[in-house]
Amino acid sequence: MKYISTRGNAPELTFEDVLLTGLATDGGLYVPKDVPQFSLEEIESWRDLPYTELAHKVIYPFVEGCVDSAALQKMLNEVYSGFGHKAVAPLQQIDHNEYVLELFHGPTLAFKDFALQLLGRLLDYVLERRHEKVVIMGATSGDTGSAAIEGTKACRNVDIFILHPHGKVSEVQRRQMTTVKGDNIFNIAIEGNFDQAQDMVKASFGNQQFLRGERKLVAVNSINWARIMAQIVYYFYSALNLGGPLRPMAYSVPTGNFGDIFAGYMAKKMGLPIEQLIIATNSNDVLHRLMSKNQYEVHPLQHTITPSMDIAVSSNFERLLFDLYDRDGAKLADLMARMNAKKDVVSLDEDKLAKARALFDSYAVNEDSTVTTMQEVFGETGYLLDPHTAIGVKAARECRRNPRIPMITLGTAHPVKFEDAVLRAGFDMPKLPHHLTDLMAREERMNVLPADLATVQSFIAEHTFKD
Ligand SMILES: Cc1ncc(COP(=O)(O)O)c(C=O)c1O
Ligand SMILES: N[C@@H](CCOP(=O)(O)O)C(=O)O
Repeated sequence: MKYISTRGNAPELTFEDVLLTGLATDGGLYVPKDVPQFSLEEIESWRDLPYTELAHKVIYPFVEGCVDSAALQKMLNEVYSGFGHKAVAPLQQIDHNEYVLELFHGPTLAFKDFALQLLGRLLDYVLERRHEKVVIMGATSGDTGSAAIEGTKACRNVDIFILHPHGKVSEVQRRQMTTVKGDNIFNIAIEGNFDQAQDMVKASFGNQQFLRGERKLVAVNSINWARIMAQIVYYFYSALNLGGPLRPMAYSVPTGNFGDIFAGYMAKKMGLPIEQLIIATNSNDVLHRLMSKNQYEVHPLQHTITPSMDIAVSSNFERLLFDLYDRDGAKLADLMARMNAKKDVVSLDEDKLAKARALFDSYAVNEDSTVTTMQEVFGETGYLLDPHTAIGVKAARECRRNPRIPMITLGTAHPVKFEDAVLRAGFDMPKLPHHLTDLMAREERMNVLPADLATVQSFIAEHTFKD
């Protein structure tokens, strides 16, 4: 499998090099040159596979040639046997033909564990073989950070630096990052917002001089293809559990960086019948405004009760645009330059917008409506949604086209991580799971830094080259 950049002007890479990269040298994102295709018969033959074996079927074509088949299966077995539910990604029914796919049974209680637990093992596998050490730099609005730290804390050849917006993640989220012990783990609380953190990460991939040519910079955000690859699996798993691929499914996906829903789009491209994909956003609704009005305009970031989705610029949307623009890298580079300039309102060509609308619906949910949905679903079923998932459920109910098709909302996190929303909706806080019961008493470690690239880069260099 070869990978190409969305901006058409960077070398083709193997999976191994893509894993060890963030952005392509032309500023684009890597995508597979050819998308693996599965027939309905082949997908149907996977119906009774446990999650780990299904994951191997879906993931192996992306890593073939770089990761040995048996080694991949071993990693997958290790990763998903550590999850707190034997089904790994169980479905919870909340109405007739309406489900929540629970993606929060991993160690950090959010969907990020599905990919980041695997990414840590893949890094170990590749770095041991290459005798290399790397520096991970990631930005988080709350969930990626702890999942990345948990996934890589045991990696011998990795120093990890996670930037989160100071005071703008929940207490549980912060503590899940700052209480993990390890000389190779660094939490940076930046005095700014998620987008500033993400911009600093992207700028650092563009110019890595601060690492003196001695270390590679590796991404743990969904700009790293390995993240998307592992997230595709649960679309297949949930569909197979509800009678797919013999009947189509619909998905509603709480969306920020467009990684999780892009994984759904990939599953569809790979052959899984998906009738509807709904982009569900909070009030940081740049994608909904683009889809509904054809106006791409980045508004100032709003701080909401769904902090993980407080993202103004949605990184992975570029991967979709690449396909919409017929994989024409030069055209995309021009479009991205206009979008990233954030000066004028940018519109897509009408035919491209039509393609996007044929693939996706979209809906934006404000805080009051998020809270009301949590209350409604609890009233109907006794099931407490996390607020991000509630956004997905609300969007699913508003946008659903065909009630005969199962509607699956991705349950992206556990409500215990989001006290503000749970209390505002009038519920008692659920208990932290066993492995986190003493979280609030654990000692925290983090450094508060200004949102200034040079300061952050010198902090990273200083702690990377400490001996
Ligand atoms: C709980 C939760 N829900 C939804 C999202 C949005 O996912 P994505 O950024 O892949 O669109 C995130 C963060 O990414 C998250 O942490
Ligand atoms: N919501 C994320 C933000 C980063 O998104 P990613 O999927 O690109 O890592 C978070 O919780 O950190």
